[in-house]
Amino acid sequence: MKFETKLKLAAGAIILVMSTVAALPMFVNHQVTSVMSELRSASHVERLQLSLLEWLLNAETAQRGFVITGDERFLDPYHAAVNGIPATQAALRKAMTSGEEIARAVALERATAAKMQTVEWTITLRRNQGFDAATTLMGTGTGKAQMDALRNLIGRELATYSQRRTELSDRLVATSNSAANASLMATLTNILFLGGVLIAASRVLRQRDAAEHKAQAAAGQARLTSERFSLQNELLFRSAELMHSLELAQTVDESAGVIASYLPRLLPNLSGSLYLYNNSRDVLERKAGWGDFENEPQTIEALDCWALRRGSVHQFGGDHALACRHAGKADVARLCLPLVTQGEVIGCVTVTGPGLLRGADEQRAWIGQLAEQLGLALSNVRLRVSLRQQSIVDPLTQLYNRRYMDEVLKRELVRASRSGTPVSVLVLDLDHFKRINDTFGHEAGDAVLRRVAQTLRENIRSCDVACRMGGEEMVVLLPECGIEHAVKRADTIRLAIAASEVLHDGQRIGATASIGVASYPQHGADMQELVHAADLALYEAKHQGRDCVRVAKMDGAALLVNEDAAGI
Ligand SMILES: Nc1nc2c(ncn2[C@@H]2O[C@H](COP(=O)(O)OP(=O)(O)OP(=O)(O)O)[C@@H](O)[C@H]2O)c(=O)[nH]1
Repeated sequence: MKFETKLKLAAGAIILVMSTVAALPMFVNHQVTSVMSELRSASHVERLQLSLLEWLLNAETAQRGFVITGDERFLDPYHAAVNGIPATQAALRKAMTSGEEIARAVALERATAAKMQTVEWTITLRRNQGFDAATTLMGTGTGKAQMDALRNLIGRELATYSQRRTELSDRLVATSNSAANASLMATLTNILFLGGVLIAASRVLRQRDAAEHKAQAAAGQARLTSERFSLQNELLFRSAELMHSLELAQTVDESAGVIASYLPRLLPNLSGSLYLYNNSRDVLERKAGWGDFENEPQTIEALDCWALRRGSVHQFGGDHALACRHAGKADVARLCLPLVTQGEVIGCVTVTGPGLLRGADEQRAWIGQLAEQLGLALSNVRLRVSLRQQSIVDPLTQLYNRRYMDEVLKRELVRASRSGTPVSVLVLDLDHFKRINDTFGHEAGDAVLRRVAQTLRENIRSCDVACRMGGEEMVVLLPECGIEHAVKRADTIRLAIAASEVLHDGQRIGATASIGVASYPQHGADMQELVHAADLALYEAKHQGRDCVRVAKMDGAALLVNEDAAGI
């Protein structure tokens, strides 16, 4: 049933009950009115009877005065009584209701008529026959007896009506009290009823208010939940995006940059830093930071961080009072999360901000998950970097291998053709290396190869790439380097190799190298042509006595340059 229909039914019931209760005093009041009417009627009869008695007494007094004096003026009250008695009797008859009352009234009328007859006779005798005749009649006592009888009759009537009036008065008092009580009861009942109705109505309204409040609270909760869900979705989407970007990262540094660009959105209103282990230095270096991270140290030692010591999340702030030694601002709430993968700690994320204290269990859990994912992703990056490193680095000399050289040379030639800058290639081969192996053993030969590789690394720029092509042949790529500088570089390398020695089994082993040089664009338009030109130059160097540098010729033949390299 609808709420409005219920309200209408309740209002109808209320009106019915209140009308009924209000009618009760009206009914009792009606009884009071009827008793009062009866009382008025009894008083009226009493007054009429007293009036009748008065008329009779006046008539007798007038008769006595006239008899004594013979003066007609004494008869005025008699005449008034003769006129007044019929009207009084008529009123009395009218006031009688029961048959018994009417019978008594008739008896009274007869007695009155007899008395008035006697009075009339006495007056007539006095008038016609004089005082004595009248007094003789009076002396018979008839008139007195009649008057006494009338007095008794009227007296009884008066007593009857007086008693009746008393009874009616008592009834009136009782009925009035009942009426007052009924009114009071009705009023109280209605007040109570109305009070009850008001309480019920206010309860209904309160319930309705409470229901509305509940509905509003539920709507608010639903809105908050939906906002939270959309925020969570957004965060999940962003973190998935971050993980995907990390899959594409080629180096750990690149992945750190990716993380730094995503974390401000994934951890809004918080600051933080990403630290990764630098195995060679045995410290953690800050690779990325976001928010207010300027006061955070550039490096931290594992022993300074409780999270790294324990291998689990460490919290500072609020109830957690143990601060890490590396903590910048000691008063800021902080989370340190180790980046662990396969039991190995590879780094650490520190997150700071007052938001971490305010009932942020959910947020802390989210940061924990994120750190776990970051640890995994970074570990994958490291693995990829390591695999790639293995696939492009020669394990003996730690120089890049032929595959990598092909890759880089192709790339550099494309860049050079776009920018119009030169690229040079040095092809280097150790002289009589077989002899070293044969004389000192294969291990000694390996040591010489490692030493030469080290010499190469020490004598090239950071943008140059030294590779081992196989055996004792090596190539150095010199991007943005023309032929003149390439020759000079080649000669520097040649001299450095000739000057270095390897100490093996107490023996000093030296080596020399022959180097062929070719440059893009003059000695070749692509990789094959360029390397081939440098190979030819190397062949020329070997052919012309070794431990020298030769430059490729335009026509493909080699040119001696180690003695007059500056003249090229
Ligand atoms: N120890 C060692 N020797 C190697 C390695 N790779 C190739 N060799 C040796 O290097 C020698 C190359 O000899 P050759 O090609 O005859 O050339 P060479 O003796 O250097 O003479 P020229 O090049 O003409 O000066 C061979 O004996 C190979 O066995 C290596 O990884 N380690």
